[in-house]
Amino acid sequence: MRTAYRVETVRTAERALMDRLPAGTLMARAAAGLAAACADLLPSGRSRRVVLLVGGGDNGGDALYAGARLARRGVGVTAVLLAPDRAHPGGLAALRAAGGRTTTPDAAAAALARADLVVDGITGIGGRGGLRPAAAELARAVAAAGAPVIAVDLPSGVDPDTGEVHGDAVRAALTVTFGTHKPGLLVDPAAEYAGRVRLVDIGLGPELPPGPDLTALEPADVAALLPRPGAESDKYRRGVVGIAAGSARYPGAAVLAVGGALRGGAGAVRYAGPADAAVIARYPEALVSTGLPHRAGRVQSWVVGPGVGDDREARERVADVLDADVPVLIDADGLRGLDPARVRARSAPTVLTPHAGEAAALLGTSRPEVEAGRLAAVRALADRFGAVALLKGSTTLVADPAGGAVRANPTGTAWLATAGSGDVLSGLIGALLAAGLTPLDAASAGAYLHGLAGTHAPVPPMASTITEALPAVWHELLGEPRGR
Ligand SMILES: NC(=O)C1=CN([C@@H]2O[C@H](COP(=O)(O)OP(=O)(O)OC[C@H]3O[C@@H](n4cnc5c(N)ncnc54)[C@H](O)[C@@H]3O)[C@@H](O)[C@H]2O)[C@@H](O)CC1
Ligand SMILES: [K+]
Repeated sequence: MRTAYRVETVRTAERALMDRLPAGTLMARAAAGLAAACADLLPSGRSRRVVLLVGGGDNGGDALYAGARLARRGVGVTAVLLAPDRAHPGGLAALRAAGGRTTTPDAAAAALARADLVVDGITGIGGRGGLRPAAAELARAVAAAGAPVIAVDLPSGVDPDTGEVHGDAVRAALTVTFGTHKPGLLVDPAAEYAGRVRLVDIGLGPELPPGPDLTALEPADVAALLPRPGAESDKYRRGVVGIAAGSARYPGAAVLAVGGALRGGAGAVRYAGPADAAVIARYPEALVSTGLPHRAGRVQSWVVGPGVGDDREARERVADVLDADVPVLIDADGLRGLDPARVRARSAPTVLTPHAGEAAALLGTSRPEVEAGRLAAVRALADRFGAVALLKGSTTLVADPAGGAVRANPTGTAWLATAGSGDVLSGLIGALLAAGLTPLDAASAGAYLHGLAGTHAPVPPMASTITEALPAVWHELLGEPRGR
């Protein structure tokens, strides 16, 4: 599991560690890791030029010490000093002693035009708010120059704690971060600016508290969560999912959600609703009925909402499912006008899976506001509804109403934004809920599988090819040969 901590926690841990170590040790460790990453990215052979962008804090200090290491190996290093009088004195002396040069921002464009690599040390965890004008101008000059950028700790201009980006920020190919991930590195829009992220161990681990602010599942975590049928399993033990999706007008949503549930490993899928004929034609495995969901027979979870429409009949179906004493996932049309008090009053857990537009409607805010502040939005949803909230989008986030770390989904591709893709996800999570995973685990493992299937499906993927890609994803994660 990748873990990320907020700035406040990182600072406390760093202070505790620094108290036990000789002065400068942490920065030396950080600079060594940073210089190694730079060396990996630099072309070999010919004369190589690196430009350091150096702010007035320790982030700039890291860049200067790393630059000194590179200069000692024969790399041409030029440091652009944003605040020459505040540049880290030790780092500056080290760079100069190693033969590195310094210059001012007005000469930055010329230096950047010849750079093979740019090291962004303008701001790290000390950066707050949008970049100030001189720094913002430098960020624009870097973008115009086009050389690859390594960000020190964080891309300058992104908010370390929230992943928000206000105005200009540096866009990096790689971010070398120290001690622990910061939430902003795993949450869009900031995550997109960070590029690949490399974590350098500076010995901070033992000082960090057990509860991170954000986590991201890794393949082994997902494999450990996925239900595997045992010798004693029957369809009820593996989990029966109820699907109340689709309508005469939108039968496809029913078919896609049922497919997601079947490929989510459900023991059986019961479909309740008017799209019964379309469902059975595509999936003879499904048990179909046309009455209200509670008449469909025993299930261990319900999925309600995709393609149900918003007429009286649809509202009846949603209300009927909300009465069920099993975990319920609510998506799409089911989220329309959803009453927080009704969800809070449920006897079993609820999972909500809105995209940014639906989340905005549920929170009474705007879609751009949700997209700019995804972490705050997903926490607010979980809080308001007393439900696990999964906010779909460029970074899918899952928050638990009990608090704790928000999970950021590391898999997926922009191609997943295709009609019906969310219906597949809802069925998939429904199956994991029926198998007995906690709502947080079901939602985050489901998002992981769905994202991976989206990258496995032939380009351009369609919702049904995402479903078809799921078996290969299960095999990959479980590491078991097909058919075992
Ligand atoms: N504290 C430690 O133990 C360690 C810190 N390290 C480095 O130190 C960094 C934190 O250093 P600092 O606390 O000095 O903070 P930073 O260097 O991240 O930021 C402070 C500097 O940025 C400027 N600044 C802040 N907001 C700005 C804005 N919006 N626009 C333009 N400039 C802005 C400030 O005026 C100041 O000069 C970490 O990110 C990491 O790179 C590493 O050396 C590892 C060890
Ligand atoms: K930086």
